[in-house]
Amino acid sequence: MNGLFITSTGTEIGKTFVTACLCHQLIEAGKPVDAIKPIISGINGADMTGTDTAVIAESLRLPLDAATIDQLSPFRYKAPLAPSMAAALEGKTLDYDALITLCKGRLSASPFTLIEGVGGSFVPLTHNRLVADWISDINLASVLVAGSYLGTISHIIATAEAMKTRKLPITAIVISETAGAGHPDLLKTQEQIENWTDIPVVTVPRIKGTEGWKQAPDLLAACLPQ
Ligand SMILES: Nc1ncnc2c1ncn2[C@@H]1O[C@H](COP(=O)(O)OP(=O)(O)OP(=O)(O)O)[C@@H](O)[C@H]1O
Ligand SMILES: C[C@H](N)[C@H](N)CCCCCC(=O)O
Ligand SMILES: [Mg+2]
Repeated sequence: MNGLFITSTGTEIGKTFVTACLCHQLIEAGKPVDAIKPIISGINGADMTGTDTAVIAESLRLPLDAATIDQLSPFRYKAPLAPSMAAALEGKTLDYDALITLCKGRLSASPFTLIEGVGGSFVPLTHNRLVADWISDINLASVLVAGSYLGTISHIIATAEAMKTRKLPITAIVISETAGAGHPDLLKTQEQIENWTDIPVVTVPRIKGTEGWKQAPDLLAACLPQ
């Protein structure tokens, strides 16, 4: 396995957080890692501060300059929508073949590459391609990131079953604690998922601060099975 696809049950769930955790932990362990977030929507103007691209660049210890931005996130759209919709608002269609060529090139150029998706596993990229097609066409195993909010159990099982139907392997499910009080217990949610799937499950508590991804528990053992 020379890489992993970081997908999720929805948007604003923790994919970038987990991608940054994995980059940080691999670098700290002295292992090579590259990472990209090829498609990003909700980008207004040239200032990429605070975006997924910025977080991933920082976790890779790269400067957030024009070259890094183009390398990490070449497909950028203004509207904070599914890529199919955001591109259409700009009179464009995402070039799916170029996306696949880019990902295969990055995977063959590095010993280990993380690719963050966009939204959840079944978000439309074009009128006839979903994130799930993208994962299949680059032949990567996935890490499935989920939240701990009320409702997540059904979202996780539904996504895992739909990915299984498409023969998309998942190495681990990472439940990243959702912000806010009143959510179900993280570890009890983990137990439910372990009961209903045969996929390893790890949890990440909500970590305060702007660089919480540096303090997360070890994810390498679960996400990168030897
Ligand atoms: N365990 C956690 N501890 C602290 N903050 C977290 C944790 N998980 C996620 N976050 C924060 O929650 C917010 C949403 O997470 P993130 O940006 O990783 O979601 P995403 O799935 O990548 O969203 P998108 O679909 O937009 O790419 C971010 O501010 C992120 O730093
Ligand atoms: C703007 C957001 N953070 C993501 N970049 C795009 C999420 C698209 C989700 C579409 C959907 O599932 O309805
Ligand atoms: Mg993200």
